[in-house]
Amino acid sequence: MADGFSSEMFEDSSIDATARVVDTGSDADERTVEAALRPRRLSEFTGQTRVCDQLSLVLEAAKRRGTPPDHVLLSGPPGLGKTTLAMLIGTELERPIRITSGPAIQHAGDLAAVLSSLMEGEVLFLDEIHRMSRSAEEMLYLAMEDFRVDVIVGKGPGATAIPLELPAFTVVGATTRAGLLPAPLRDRFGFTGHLDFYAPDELVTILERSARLLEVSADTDGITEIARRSRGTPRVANRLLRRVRDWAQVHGRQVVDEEAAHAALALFDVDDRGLDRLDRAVLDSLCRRFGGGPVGLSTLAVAVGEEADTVETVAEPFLVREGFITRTPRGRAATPLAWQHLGLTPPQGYTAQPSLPLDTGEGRFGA
Ligand SMILES: Nc1ncnc2c1ncn2[C@@H]1O[C@H](COP(=O)(O)OP(=O)(O)OP(=O)(O)O)[C@@H](O)[C@H]1O
Repeated sequence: MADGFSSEMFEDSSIDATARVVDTGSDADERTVEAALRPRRLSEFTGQTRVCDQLSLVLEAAKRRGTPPDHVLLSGPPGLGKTTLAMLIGTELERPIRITSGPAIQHAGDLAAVLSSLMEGEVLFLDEIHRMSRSAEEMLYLAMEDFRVDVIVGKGPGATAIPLELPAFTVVGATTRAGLLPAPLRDRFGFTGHLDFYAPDELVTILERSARLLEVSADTDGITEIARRSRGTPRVANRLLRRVRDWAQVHGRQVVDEEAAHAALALFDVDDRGLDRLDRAVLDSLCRRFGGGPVGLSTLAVAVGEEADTVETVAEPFLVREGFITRTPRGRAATPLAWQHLGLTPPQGYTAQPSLPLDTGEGRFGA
């Protein structure tokens, strides 16, 4: 098998037909499969051409100077390759990478422990960086700027700050919510790359590679159908490929073809436009319960029984991008396409509302 992977590495967890086929995949088996499917070099990374070209330049220039590159912030919806790119930064720089996440760093002391053990030139990957505590954020942006932290010893009036020099390092932050980062932290990133949804032909390339690694035989029509219905997201594409493979296996088919894709995706509630159960629940609530909106995010989230954050970061970006909903100053609103997709007729005189931009944090270059 390619890259020396064993077949056990690719075995999925059992399938729960009610589970969201596109959710962010938190169980251990899913993570193992995801890790195995990650590209190993920047040149193997499909799509996001502009971000990859810019990043390559930043990394190459730093290598030639013999200094760590500027700090990098990667933003975008879940499953588009932020973690993968972060790993590739370490590989391309040939430097070790330390991995932690915002939720794991709740106190400045947690961060001080990580920072003080970094080696010269090491890459520190901070996933979900927007979820760090305020005190840790403040420590981080000072460390990013001056490669120094002030360790506070003692409490109250007797407390003293002991400065601790750090070796030069590079922070790679990943976030689905760039807009939540405080400006002083955001500005410490010398390079910001926003990842966008993938085109179907890019997903075809990704799926062909995944099928090879998983030793799944799949024909062009089968792969194309999965790519078309993967919400522009490699994680979803890889996951749907595994579900279609399961269907083909159980039904005694040798090949993942278009028929297998249709049958499996119908079973897992992925519709013709790639919308899944949550996507359709959002549209359904907006149209049937709220007359097309606008309705506030938290009200909408309660109506579909999900966390507001999940609706905002997982469902909404794709629905906005595909023209099903708009974000207005008064909340989320359905477009005529949403009504049409659900087979409903909008109320008389119903018009689409112009959308506010999504929270991409795009186009920012730190000072
Ligand atoms: N451009 C790509 N080419 C090939 N595979 C990709 C690409 N982007 C993502 N993938 C695959 O999709 C899966 C999810 O990617 P990754 O974990 O990097 O996403 P993410 O943006 O970090 O998601 P999250 O925000 O949930 O952490 C991985 O298995 C990865 O290998």
